[in-house]
Amino acid sequence: MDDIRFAVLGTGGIGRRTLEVSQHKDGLTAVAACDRNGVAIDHDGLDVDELLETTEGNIASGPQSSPDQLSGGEPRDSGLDGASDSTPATPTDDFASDGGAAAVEGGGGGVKQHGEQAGIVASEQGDPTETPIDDIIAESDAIDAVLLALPNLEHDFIPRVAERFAEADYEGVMVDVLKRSRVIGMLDNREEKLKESGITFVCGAGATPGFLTGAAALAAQSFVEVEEVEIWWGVGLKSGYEDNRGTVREDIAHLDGYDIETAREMSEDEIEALIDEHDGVLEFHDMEHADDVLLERAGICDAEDVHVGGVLDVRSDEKPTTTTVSVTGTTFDGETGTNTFELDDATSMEANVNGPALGYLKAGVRNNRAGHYGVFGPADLMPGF
Ligand SMILES: NC(=O)c1ccc[n+]([C@@H]2O[C@H](COP(=O)([O-])OP(=O)(O)OC[C@H]3O[C@@H](n4cnc5c(N)ncnc54)[C@H](O)[C@@H]3O)[C@@H](O)[C@H]2O)c1
Repeated sequence: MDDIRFAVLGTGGIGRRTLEVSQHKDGLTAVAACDRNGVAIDHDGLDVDELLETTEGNIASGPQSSPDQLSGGEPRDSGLDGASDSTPATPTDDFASDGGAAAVEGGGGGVKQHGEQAGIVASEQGDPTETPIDDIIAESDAIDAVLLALPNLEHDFIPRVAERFAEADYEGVMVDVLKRSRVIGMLDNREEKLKESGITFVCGAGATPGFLTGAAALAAQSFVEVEEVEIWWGVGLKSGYEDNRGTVREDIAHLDGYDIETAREMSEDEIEALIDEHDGVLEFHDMEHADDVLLERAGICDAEDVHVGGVLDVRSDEKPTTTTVSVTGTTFDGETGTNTFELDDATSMEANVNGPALGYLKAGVRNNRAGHYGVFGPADLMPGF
C-alpha cells in the first residue's frame, strides 16, 4: 500500500504508543499529533523519537472539559440513546478547554515535567494552541488517516470531533479506540454526514472492542447460530498508572458504585487511593464495551449475548489473567461448540490496542481509496498488517 500520512489526536498513554508502534509498520508516516495543550505538524514526517522522549512521563492527561465548557451551554447528548443525539453542538474551539495540565501537576505527584506545560508543547516540534483539533483539521487535506486516542469521558466527544472533520469536508479515514457501546449509535447518527464528506470511520478498533471483536467474528464462522460471546481480558500495566491515566479512569467508571460522572470528577489522589484499596488489582464484570453492539451490527449475535469483563493490575506488568474470547454456538449439523481465541500473556495492552488500531487504519485506507465511506466496526473489516 502507498505511504499513508496519518495524524494522532491525543498523545496520552495510547496515542504515544500508536506513534511508537507505527515506526515498526511499513507505509505509515506520522505527520501530525496533538494533545489538549499543543500540536505538532510536519508533512515530511514528525520526528517520533524526539516526541516520545519529551513526552515520556509528561503527558497532558486528565478528563476532558466539562459538558458546559464543550457545548457553550447547549443541551448535551446523554449518550443513553443514540437517537437522542440530534442536536449538533456548535463547532467551537472549546474542545481544547484545559483542565488537564492542572490535573497532572496538581495531583499526580512525581509526574515528570520537562517543559513549562505537560505534553506535546515540551517537544521542539510542538506549538502551544487553544485549538489543537482545529489546527489539525486545517491541515487535513494532506492527511490520509486520523487516529483518535482521545478520552471518552464525554460520550459524544469523539462523534463530535468526527462531525467537525466532516464539516471541513475531510476525505479520508478516521479510527477510534473507544470502548463504550452507546457511542456507536452516536456515530451511526452521523453516518450520512461522514459519507457525504468521504470519510471512512472505523469505530471501536482497539483491543476490546477491536481486536477481540474481530476475533469473535472469525470464531463465529463455524456456527450457524451464535449463543454467547464471552470476552475476558487481563491487563498488566507495564508502564504503570502514571502513563495510563485516561484508560484507568475510564475503567473505574465500570466498577460497582461508580459511573462516568463520578470517574470524571475523581482527583488523581482519589484514584490512587482506590487503587491502593484494591491492592492494585481491579476486577470488572458486565462492562459496557462496544463489542456487543459491534457484533450485533455485523449480524453475528444479539448484543445482550455478549459479555465483557476482565482484570486490570495497575502495578505489575504480568497479566493477572489470560485474555480469552470464547464463542459458543451451534453448527449446521447440530453440534454445540465453543471456539476459543487466546492472547499470549506476553503481549501487552499497548501492543494489543495499537497493532490492531493501525491495522484497522490500513484496512480503512484501502476501503476509503475504493470509495467505501461511512461507519464500520471491527467485525466489518479485517485489519491490514
Ligand atoms: N479499545 C481498547 O482496547 C482501549 C484500550 C485502552 C484504552 N482505550 C481508550 O483510549 C483512550 C485514550 O486513553 P489514554 O490512556 O491514552 O488516555 P490519556 O488521558 O492518557 O490521553 C488522552 C489524550 O487526549 C488528549 N486530549 C484530551 N482532551 C483533548 C482535547 N480537547 N483536544 C485535544 N487533545 C485532547 C490529552 O491531552 C491526552 O494526550 C481512552 O478513551 C481509553 O478508553 C481503549
